[in-house]
Amino acid sequence: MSGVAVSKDHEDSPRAQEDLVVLSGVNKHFGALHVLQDIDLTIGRGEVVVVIGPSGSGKSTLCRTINRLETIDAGSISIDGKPLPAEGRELARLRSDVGMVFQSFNLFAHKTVLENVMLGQIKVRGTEKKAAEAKARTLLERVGVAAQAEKYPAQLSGGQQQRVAIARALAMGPKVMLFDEPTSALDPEMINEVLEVMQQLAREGMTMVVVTHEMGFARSAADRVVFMADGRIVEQASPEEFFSNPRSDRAKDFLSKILHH
Ligand SMILES: Nc1ncnc2c1ncn2[C@@H]1O[C@H](COP(=O)(O)OP(=O)(O)OP(=O)(O)O)[C@@H](O)[C@H]1O
Repeated sequence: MSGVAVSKDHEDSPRAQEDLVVLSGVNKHFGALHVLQDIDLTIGRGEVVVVIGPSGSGKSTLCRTINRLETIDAGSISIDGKPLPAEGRELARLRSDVGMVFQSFNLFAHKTVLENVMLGQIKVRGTEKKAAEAKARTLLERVGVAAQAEKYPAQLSGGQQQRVAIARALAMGPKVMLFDEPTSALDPEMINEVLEVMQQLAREGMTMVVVTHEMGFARSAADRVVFMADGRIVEQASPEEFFSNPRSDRAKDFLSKILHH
């Protein structure tokens, strides 16, 4: 495959031992727009993959295909060895293996923070209320918003709401967490508090796919950077290698633009 550089470092990484998420020959169109083109991507258990690239390159769509919020036209996706079906009950079950955190927090406005984090567990996993509450409180503690448990989302800052959204996604016990520009709707002073929670998850060995414009996070937390342009994975490498020695003209151009901003 021309134009694709796979880092050796990554293959040697002790964190990426076993394939957890495998996309093979994934293609997706929106009408005439070929938004994902022949995507082959394997994410190891415990690996943190940061996806970057110009606006409109297909990063969000890639993220959304991994839990089939978007259908695909061709190719296959499997999680932990199980192929992701296009629809049906099995899909709903497998989806709970994938925690998703979006740009906007999407919390239920009329439920408390605690209820927001409990809900999915009770509905999807059938967890008992008491156990769900205990787990939710532990998770809220972990993301640093335990003191806000009885409040409503609107009473929290954006950074706190996003941390609740992370706790809610974690409550399902996902095997992989997807983050789609989780800090881009936040005021600058709140970005770090969310990135820190993500850093902590990364250190704890959570498998993560993160679409972000936060290059500091990519440098410090990623095991691998995947660079996309025009619906393709143009190159992928360790952050050290990618940021110091991007191979493609597209990546060089992208980096010179964002780093001079
Ligand atoms: N539901 C949709 N229907 C039609 N076109 C879409 C839809 N969702 C995304 N697109 C288009 O697909 C392309 C890829 O979008 P996507 O959001 O995946 O890119 P992105 O790399 O995440 O961009 P950004 O960094 O701006 O969020 C864009 O041209 C976008 O306009």
